[in-house]
Amino acid sequence: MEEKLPEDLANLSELDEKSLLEVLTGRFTQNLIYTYIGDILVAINPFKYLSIYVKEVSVSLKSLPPHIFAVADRAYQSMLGHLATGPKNQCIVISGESGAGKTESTKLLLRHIMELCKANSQLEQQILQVNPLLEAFGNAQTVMNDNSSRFGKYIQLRFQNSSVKGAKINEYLLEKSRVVHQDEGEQNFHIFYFMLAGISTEDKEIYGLLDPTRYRFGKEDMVQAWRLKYAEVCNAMDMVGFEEQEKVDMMTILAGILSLGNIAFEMTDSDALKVSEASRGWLKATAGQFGVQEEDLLKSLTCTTSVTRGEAIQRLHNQQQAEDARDSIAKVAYGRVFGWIVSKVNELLAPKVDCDVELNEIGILDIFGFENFAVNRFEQLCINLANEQLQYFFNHLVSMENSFTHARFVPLFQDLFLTKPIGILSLLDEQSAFPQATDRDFVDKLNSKFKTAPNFEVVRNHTPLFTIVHYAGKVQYNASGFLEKNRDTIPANIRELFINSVTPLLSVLFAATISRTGTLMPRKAKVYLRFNFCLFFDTPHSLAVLMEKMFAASPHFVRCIKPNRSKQPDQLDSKLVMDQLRYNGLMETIRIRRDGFSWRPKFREFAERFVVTYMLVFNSVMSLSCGIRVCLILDCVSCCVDYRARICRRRYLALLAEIRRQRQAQREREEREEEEERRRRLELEQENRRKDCALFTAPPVLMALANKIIIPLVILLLLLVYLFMMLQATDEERMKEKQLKKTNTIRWFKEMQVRKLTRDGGFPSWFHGMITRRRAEDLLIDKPLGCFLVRVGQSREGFTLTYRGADRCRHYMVEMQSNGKYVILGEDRAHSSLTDLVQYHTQVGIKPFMELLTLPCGQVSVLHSTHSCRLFLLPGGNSNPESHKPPVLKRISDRRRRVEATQMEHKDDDPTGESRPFPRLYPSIRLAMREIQQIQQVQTHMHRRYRGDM
Ligand SMILES: Nc1ncnc2c1ncn2[C@@H]1O[C@H](COP(=O)(O)OP(=O)(O)OP(=O)(O)O)[C@@H](O)[C@H]1O
Repeated sequence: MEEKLPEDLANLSELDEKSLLEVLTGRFTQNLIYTYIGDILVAINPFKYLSIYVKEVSVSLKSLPPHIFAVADRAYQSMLGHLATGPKNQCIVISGESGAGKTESTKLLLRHIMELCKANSQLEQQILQVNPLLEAFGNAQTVMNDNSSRFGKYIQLRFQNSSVKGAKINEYLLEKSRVVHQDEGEQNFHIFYFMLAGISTEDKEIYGLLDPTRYRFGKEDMVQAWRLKYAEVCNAMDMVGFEEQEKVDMMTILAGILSLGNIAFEMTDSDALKVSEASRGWLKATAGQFGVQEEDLLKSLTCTTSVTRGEAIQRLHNQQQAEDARDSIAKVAYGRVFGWIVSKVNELLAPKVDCDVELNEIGILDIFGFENFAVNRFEQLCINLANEQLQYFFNHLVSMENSFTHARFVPLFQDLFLTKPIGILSLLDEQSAFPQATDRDFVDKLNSKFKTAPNFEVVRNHTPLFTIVHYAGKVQYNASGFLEKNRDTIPANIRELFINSVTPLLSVLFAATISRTGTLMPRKAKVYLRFNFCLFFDTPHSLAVLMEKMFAASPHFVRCIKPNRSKQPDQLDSKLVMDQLRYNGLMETIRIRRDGFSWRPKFREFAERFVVTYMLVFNSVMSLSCGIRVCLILDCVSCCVDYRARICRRRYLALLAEIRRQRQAQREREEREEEEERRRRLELEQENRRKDCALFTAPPVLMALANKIIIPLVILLLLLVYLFMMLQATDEERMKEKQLKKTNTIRWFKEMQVRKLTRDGGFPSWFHGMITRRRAEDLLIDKPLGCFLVRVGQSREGFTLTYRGADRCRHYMVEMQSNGKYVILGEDRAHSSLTDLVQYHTQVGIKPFMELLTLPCGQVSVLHSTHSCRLFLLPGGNSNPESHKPPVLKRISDRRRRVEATQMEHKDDDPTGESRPFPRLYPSIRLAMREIQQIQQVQTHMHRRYRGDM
């Protein structure tokens, strides 16, 4: 039999590293990957599938043993005020090194919270779809993790009472440099691979994309899995609400980034710079994909234009500068696409409630883990600083519980990084402001300022190196490129070029400014766009603001631990685990949790919540056992005597929650009694009034007649008349309202749906127009299982899919999203048309019963379509609703208009009549692709001849 190991490390009788490791290892071998330290959850990555996340677990285990769902449950219940405290914002902080399982934990938390607040709305599905979308654009394969998040995120879920009303994502520090450079064993962002693998041959031609192996920015081979991932990303964009045209524009920009990476430069004999012969086609392709003129693009790559005293001065680039310009365009374009996706998601998922409605919040912070590679660059410094700040937050909260430990946690980042004007970040900004300053100068400055600082070590080397002793260990940084990365500026000529692109999204992205958190702000930019280090950490919108938010909320911590470096299941490297426990401050935490208390309310909060409650429910407390009463009284007394000492342990919290529950029950009992009393008094009064009437002195026979027959009769008559009139009025109103809704739905259907649904002037056999629910059920009653029909809703703009189930008919609501996609409510898949939706569910069952559509219930009329269907057809059978126009641009240049006119011509050629959005590419793109392929064919031919194959 398996040994029963403690679930909470704070309960260990022997506390040393050995026993701690023994418990964790023992639990890990029993597949118990979660363990508590008080209310902190330690999660060891199993690197294998475990059946502990199935729906039954999340539903059945209310008070879960250590589990990620238990954290979600606690945060949710606390947010609602169902636990010890009143309703309050919550935040869940997930930390750990790269590959420890933070992103997976975030997904599980989100999933479970959505499960808890199930309101059967599409919003939950949309929120869940945000993750695959962000992962595709913000994650990449690294040596540490095949799906490593290359950005940090803080997801805010907003609730009104128990149901979710919206969500907001804050993204931090996307590692843009990955677009142009990947170290050995690493890859570019997933989306490039997904796109190249998943895009159809026809679309490849449209976007000007070639075989994946042709690109410098994405050098890996494609696999089948990426094709599926691409479909998943497209579906996520549809589900969240992206417009088709926006998707197309975005893909065009990604194609442009890929082509841009292939432009190479060379020096001519006369020492001038030119684009290499082999990559001239790529220059043309890039210009076509970005929707800019080839000459303008070339100019912006090969020289910088600056204006001095009204005079434009051109400075020619050398080869290195031209390559830097190329890479910086790619990085900025990608960074902005990512920022745009996030702001678009935020716009689509913003709560649609009155602004005076107060919303509660659960925030989930998933931020990159501490990193220490062979070469650590600017990005690692940013990441490690963020971790340093998080650790400070954690230490601060933990040390609050034990004043003795407070002094042990030195806020390194505050002293070394943030001090003004001599913190590392200030010095970096100061040096970045000097155009002539070099990375070496920056490191020299650091060496002279911090040579005696305890957390800084000088490195004597010809490369600009320096070492910082972080809470998690020593990290040596290579400062090459620090200044350039910190400047992160776009020269004015490049910005101008892209603002005038024919791709509206590109001009929006380059016209926008970047907020200090890195968020895209769609407004006029200054000449130079800056997003630098100090801005990030210094301003009211920075990570520091995030910290403020977190300090104001009730925190929950999940500490993820990586069991081994080889990402293997069932292997636990004790040293690696111990190191993580140590630098996470977990050893210290266990000690504190054992000795102290885990909940630290403010005195006022405590007094309001419990002391007062205690006084009020003194009577009910008397029914509790003597021991408990003593504990409570001691608590209250100590609370008044020493506020610091009154902080409640969990068992007290449970007890106090029990008292609150009893108090609530008592209040309800009292209210019931009051209500009873009021009713009794009312009855008594009525009785008395009746008696008074009886005392009225009229002739007894007349009185009896009036009392018993005439008056009741008249009252009855009046009542009947009144009722009749009322019924008629409400009936009329209801009829009018119903009719109005019906008319609106018919108009909606005629204007927006007919064209999409009809083929050759007729409707599909399963479509029955606007019939009632009853009629739909009658039609299906004698049909076999799986038979189905689709009807138009009578009171809402949407469809209903009626399905012949095993026991009865089921009605699934089909919603049309604002981007024109069709979704069955609660499903996680969006479809371009109703026909696609039906087709899809002939293969994939509809949740929750996984019902497959097998047989369409045909229309009964001889004319193939029922009366209700014909009602919708436009005269002549030819529906000609106004075609869907591409988004109107604010600043459409003449050039862009010409391009759009050509595209409109294309649309008219489309035999299906569907207005499919087109990328706004120059026709030259085809020429460019041909040119590239020809050059490559020549090269291959020569290569073969050289090898003697021919
Ligand atoms: N609970 C889990 N069950 C099964 N496998 C898991 C679990 N958590 C993590 N993994 C595995 O570990 C891998 C790495 O996890 P994850 O991407 O969540 O790490 P991370 O801490 O977010 O890393 P990074 O900081 O690099 O983004 C996952 O791709 C998955 O294969």
